Amino acid sequence: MQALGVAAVVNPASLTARCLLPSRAVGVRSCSSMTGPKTAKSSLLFRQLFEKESSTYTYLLADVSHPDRPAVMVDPVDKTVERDVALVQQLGLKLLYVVNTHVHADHVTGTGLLKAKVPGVKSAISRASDAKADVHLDAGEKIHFGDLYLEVRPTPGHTKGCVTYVTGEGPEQPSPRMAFTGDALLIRGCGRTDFQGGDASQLYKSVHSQIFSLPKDTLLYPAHDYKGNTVTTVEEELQHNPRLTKDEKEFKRIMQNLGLPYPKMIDVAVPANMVCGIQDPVAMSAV
Ligand SMILES: N[C@@H](CCC(=O)N[C@@H](CSS)C(=O)NCC(=O)O)C(=O)O
Ligand SMILES: [Fe+2]
Repeated sequence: MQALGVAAVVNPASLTARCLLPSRAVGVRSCSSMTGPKTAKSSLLFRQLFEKESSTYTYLLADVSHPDRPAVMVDPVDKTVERDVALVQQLGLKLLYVVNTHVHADHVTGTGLLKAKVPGVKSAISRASDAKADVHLDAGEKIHFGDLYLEVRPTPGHTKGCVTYVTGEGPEQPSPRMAFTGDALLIRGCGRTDFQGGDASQLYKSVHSQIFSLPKDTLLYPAHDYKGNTVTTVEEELQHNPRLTKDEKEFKRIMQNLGLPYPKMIDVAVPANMVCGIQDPVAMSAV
């Protein structure tokens, strides 16, 4: 298991980042208005951002107790890169990694553009995706930013390379935990399984073993929502997910009968995302 980057920590509770209890006596620090009161070594800055054409969520996490304010971005979209770069700059963050949950089929990732605009940023995606990136992630690996980290959990089934990123476990990590599920689990739904190596049985097993096994209060953040929802929990989905509360046989029947049209951009998005998005913005602008 390889640890990536600078050590880091987060405080979920999303927009209301709150204090972590001190597990190591490192001194009490004063609170910042952005993160709230803080008595622990690390605290998480967290932002959920939305791209409306593809209904995609992008997430920004940073350890704002660390002097470098190291940050990770999850699932950026090409169309909103300017907004995301401005936010990183305004918040004084050092973006270390841009990570994708999978090779998206409905939009072009902003990863390549972010690499061009923010010096030193590394792209990361699962090894199982077969996509090109600076860092290829395997099960159990940790993406460190300051004293915080995201753990990689394989959740194939929507695509063969899908992963869920989960905030760290331990007294200095955010509580409750937060999981960025990509399209494996959507709020009261799940990713389709009819292309990109999709497999309903595999998705069912992935969600039950890797996501529903997390503590019940774990906050679940999907890559998309089409109905205006923003966040759910393991407990909520165990009770109310209309697909994944069924047994596997019924789940497979539901998935075979979704009848969804293919994403409009699939033929453009998949090849672009296999190389982590637009790699040469200068050449692209000349076309
Ligand atoms: N209409 C959209 C695509 C909608 C879609 O297919 N969403 C995917 C996630 S993006 S690969 C999905 O898995 N949906 C599951 C569901 O139940 O909605 C477009 O044309 O881009
Ligand atoms: Fe997808």
